[in-house]
Amino acid sequence: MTFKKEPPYKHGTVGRTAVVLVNLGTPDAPTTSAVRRYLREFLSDRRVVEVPRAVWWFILNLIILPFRSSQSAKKYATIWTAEGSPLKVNTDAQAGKLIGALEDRGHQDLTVAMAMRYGSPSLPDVLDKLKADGHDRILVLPAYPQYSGTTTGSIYDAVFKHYGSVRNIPELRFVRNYHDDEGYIHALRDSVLAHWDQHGRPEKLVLSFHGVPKRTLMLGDPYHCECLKTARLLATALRLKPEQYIVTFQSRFGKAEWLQPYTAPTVAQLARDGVRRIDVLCPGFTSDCLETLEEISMEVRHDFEQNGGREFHYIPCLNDSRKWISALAEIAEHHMIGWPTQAGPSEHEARRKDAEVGRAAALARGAAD
Ligand SMILES: C=CC1=C(C)c2cc3[nH]c(cc4nc(cc5[nH]c(cc1n2)c(C)c5CCC(=O)O)C(CCC(=O)O)=C4C)c(C)c3C=C
Ligand SMILES: [Fe+2]
Ligand SMILES: [Fe+2]
Repeated sequence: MTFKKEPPYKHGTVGRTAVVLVNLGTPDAPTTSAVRRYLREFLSDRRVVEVPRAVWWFILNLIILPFRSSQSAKKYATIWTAEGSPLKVNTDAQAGKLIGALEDRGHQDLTVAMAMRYGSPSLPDVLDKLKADGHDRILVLPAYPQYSGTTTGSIYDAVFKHYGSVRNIPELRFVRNYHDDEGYIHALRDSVLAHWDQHGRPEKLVLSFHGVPKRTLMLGDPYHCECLKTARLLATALRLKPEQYIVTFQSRFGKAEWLQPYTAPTVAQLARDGVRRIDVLCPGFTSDCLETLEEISMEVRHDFEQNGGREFHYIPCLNDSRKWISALAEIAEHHMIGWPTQAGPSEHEARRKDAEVGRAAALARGAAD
């Protein structure tokens, strides 16, 4: 095992703190080749697809990549913006505002970076850069409120793997989930209420979460339970009766059973049952992306209208809304307790030197005893 080269350790080096906001990742362009590259990396992750590797290699390379890459590229093209993929644009904006919110809370000596689990900017590149810039405390903050082995677990894997080849590893902390965080729930509530103030209320609010294979629930993944808890807390915050909302799961991939009920057929059935207006919110996605802007706001909207539904409202994700950024700052702050993020570097140095003098004096006293 060889470790990456790093400069010799210098006495008195003052470490810095960084928060890394990590999202799933997205292709670099809405083209078949870029989507293929992205899907290859994403779908080769054994956290995402739990099929024996040799079997999966054939399915991925002979069936999925040749067909899905071009289909997905067409979908990405419908949501692409002048600045790039919405997922990256939104996550970037969140990171940019998070640093401001943390500074406002007194954390002046802090860096906030954004990274992607798949694609760019890659997590290893961002972690390398933070190390090169002198950060020795890293808080990993996944962009997923609900823990799933397929998402949060995979980010943990990538961080552990990265530091497996580093000699001088920073102090690491990880946010695991915030599905029941008060700030997160209130940010969701306020976003729904703002929509209703402007557009009136629906007959039913559909809370659509990204799905996962059902067997992961049976095998101990808490994701399903955390989604249901988020939904329950949000419904309570909105004072909704059980018949006024429904929880569904979207984006099923492959033939196996995923968490049910599935979003698209449920929405079609609601329309056939005579529900005239639904609003759809995707609380598990903190940034708008392909799965919300195309799958929900285009495909599922179409399904609802084709089946007789009259009014379909898509309520956008939290993105970089003020309330959400301030909740995110609070979540980060909570996980950095005890880390020196408030003083300027010169004060750090003074504190560290004081501590060193104190330790030396204590050692000298010990030697004299
Ligand atoms: C293959 C299985 C998949 C699992 C399991 C899965 C879980 C999962 N995904 C998200 C969040 C996002 N997924 C996104 C896109 C996406 N997801 C899958 C497959 C699985 N996801 C694929 C193949 C794709 C790519 C698009 C496509 O070809 O359909 C995205 C959007 C990315 C973007 O670029 O906009 C997000 C976000 C969660 C939260 C989750 C489990 C909890
Ligand atoms: Fe996904
Ligand atoms: Fe999808």
